[in-house]
Amino acid sequence: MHLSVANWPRADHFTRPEKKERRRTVLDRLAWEAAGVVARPLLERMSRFSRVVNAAALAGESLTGETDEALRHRSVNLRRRLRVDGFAFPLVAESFALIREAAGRVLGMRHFDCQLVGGYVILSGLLAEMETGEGKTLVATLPAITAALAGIPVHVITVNDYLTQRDADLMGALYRFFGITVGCVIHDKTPAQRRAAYGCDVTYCTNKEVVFDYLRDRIVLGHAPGALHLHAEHLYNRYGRSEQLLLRGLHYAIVDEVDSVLVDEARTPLIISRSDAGQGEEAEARQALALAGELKESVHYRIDYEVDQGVNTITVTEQGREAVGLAAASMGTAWQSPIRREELVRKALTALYLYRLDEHYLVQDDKVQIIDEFTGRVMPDRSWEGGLHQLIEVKEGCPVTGQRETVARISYQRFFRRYLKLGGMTGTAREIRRELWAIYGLPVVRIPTNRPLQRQIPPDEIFPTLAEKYAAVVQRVEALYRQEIPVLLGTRTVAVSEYFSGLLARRDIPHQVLNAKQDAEEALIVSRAGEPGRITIATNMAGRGTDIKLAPEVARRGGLHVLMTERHESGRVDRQLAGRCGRQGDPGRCEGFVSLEDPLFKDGSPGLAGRAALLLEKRGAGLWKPLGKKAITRAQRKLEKVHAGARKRLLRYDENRSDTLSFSGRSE
Ligand SMILES: Nc1ncnc2c1ncn2[C@@H]1O[C@H](COP(=O)(O)OP(=O)(O)OP(=O)(O)O)[C@@H](O)[C@H]1O
Repeated sequence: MHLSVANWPRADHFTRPEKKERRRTVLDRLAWEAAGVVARPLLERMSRFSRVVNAAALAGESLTGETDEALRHRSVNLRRRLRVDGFAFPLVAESFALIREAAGRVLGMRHFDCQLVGGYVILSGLLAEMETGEGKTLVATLPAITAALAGIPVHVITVNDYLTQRDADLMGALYRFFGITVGCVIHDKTPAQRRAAYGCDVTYCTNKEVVFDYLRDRIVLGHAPGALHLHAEHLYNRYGRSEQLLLRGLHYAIVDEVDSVLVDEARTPLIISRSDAGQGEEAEARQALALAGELKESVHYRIDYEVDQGVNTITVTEQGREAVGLAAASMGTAWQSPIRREELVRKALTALYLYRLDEHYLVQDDKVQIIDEFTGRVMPDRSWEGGLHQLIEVKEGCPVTGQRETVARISYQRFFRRYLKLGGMTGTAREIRRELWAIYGLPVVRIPTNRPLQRQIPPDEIFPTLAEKYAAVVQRVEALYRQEIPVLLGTRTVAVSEYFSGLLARRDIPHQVLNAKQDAEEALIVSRAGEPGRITIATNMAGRGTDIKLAPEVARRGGLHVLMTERHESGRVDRQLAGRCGRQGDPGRCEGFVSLEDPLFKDGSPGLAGRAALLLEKRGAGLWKPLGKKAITRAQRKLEKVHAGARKRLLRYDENRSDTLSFSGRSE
């Protein structure tokens, strides 16, 4: 059945509408991808959407002289017509004109023409690629308000709590102008607050929270999620399961930073687990770590870069197996099975050498807290599976928590495909267009900028060693500080951000640090980062979405300078960081610093790093300039391919697993 606004399902806790999943065969997938070759360019044509500009301008002509009350009255009338006629073009143009007029009055910002086009793309169920800083927060209000007026519940989804709360606060007044209720779901909300927020017309939430809430609902529902069953329960028992459910179905999602949510983060499934107490694993973990600490790399174990999976893995060698076997003879029963003891030692080696403090996790209040590699933020209450978390707790001398057993899991791919309507936006989608089409059926429309871009990006500076690179970065910060130009110094890990902080402190350069350990003052730090001479060191936390407002005199000095101290695994992430400067046509500059000892070259292209080092040695750094960009692009492409493969495998696994579970009578 084609889903139009007129036959849109009711939003309630009994039926919780969502798109039914259809299992795709290999042939289906191939046919879909082939269709995309022809269909995508047609669907992505700008002219289909740019007509909204003139239509909205025409519809808006008479609005400027009207009172607020008259505008509201118009919206009530529009509400009725949208519910009958759906998103017919004249109604959409009228709605956008109204929203633009109200935004000018309430927020002091009228949507630019290009923002109207972006809004129409998203409302049409496509992705809008708009340059960083083009005002996507404001763009989202166009489809969100139009859909909410039509009676469709909307989830505006973004990547972290800070942006979610910020966007809900900034845009709240505009929604309220039209009598639209707005909720916000972030980590510290209680179940009752979440249920209330999802009950609003528009809900701002993070990708993780909404997926976990969905899984929590699945757990509450257990084996009998039917609407009739829930209605009966509700009639006989006022506190039945429907009263505990959080979501009212998956209706319309507007996903911000869509490449991060739908693609990058889709490499890891979301899992809810419960403590599986009473397994004397602590003693086992201690023994495994002690034993692993005695083993020697290259003799007893190897660390290999697993090209297929894009991760480092540990392999215990024959000699390693013998050594472990000998030591195990005098240990408990768990150590007597050769397979089990090898697995224990392999995990212990992984905990010791592949998971690093202040890069993958930090220790806070005697607890191991995982750092989200995409957002640079701590993920409270999350843990690694299969005993790894307990091993790291022992390694760091923290109290050991119980192992956990999976209760519910889902991948982002399968979750987002369940929305009845999906749209989104980002500054960086072009490289992953094919994947977005293949997995989600979403075409990407590139929207031109409002004003010409003034961001300067000179070629990277290249250094043979990390030490030389760090010295050059500090020198550059000092020079910019003397000229009173604000600097955003981007680092990949907490450890490196702290290292730079130490180097700057030694030179008496005042600075502020924004990382997973120091996130309490995030809004304050960001609000000051555009002041003259302000130096801000930040991890990925400030890599996406962060909007640094420039002091007036800063624009005259060339705007904010971003210093990228390391290239990321994906060129998109680099572009996002560069996009913190030169926003809305402002001046700005992003300078990259690369060393041949950077992890990108180790993981992405070790051979390349070796060859480049040789060239540098022989001919000097001059030769790097023409070759360097190519080398980085190649290494990043290689890693992107590896990650795309990992996502594909996860999706297949998830789909197959779901088939098996449905057979055994469970839905997830
Ligand atoms: N129509 C407008 N009029 C005036 N200012 C605007 C308008 N739209 C956006 N802005 C301003 O532009 C800046 C950037 O907006 P925003 O942070 O929403 O951009 P973005 O596209 O989401 O950026 P990113 O890609 O980094 O997430 C903000 O300071 C915002 O106030």
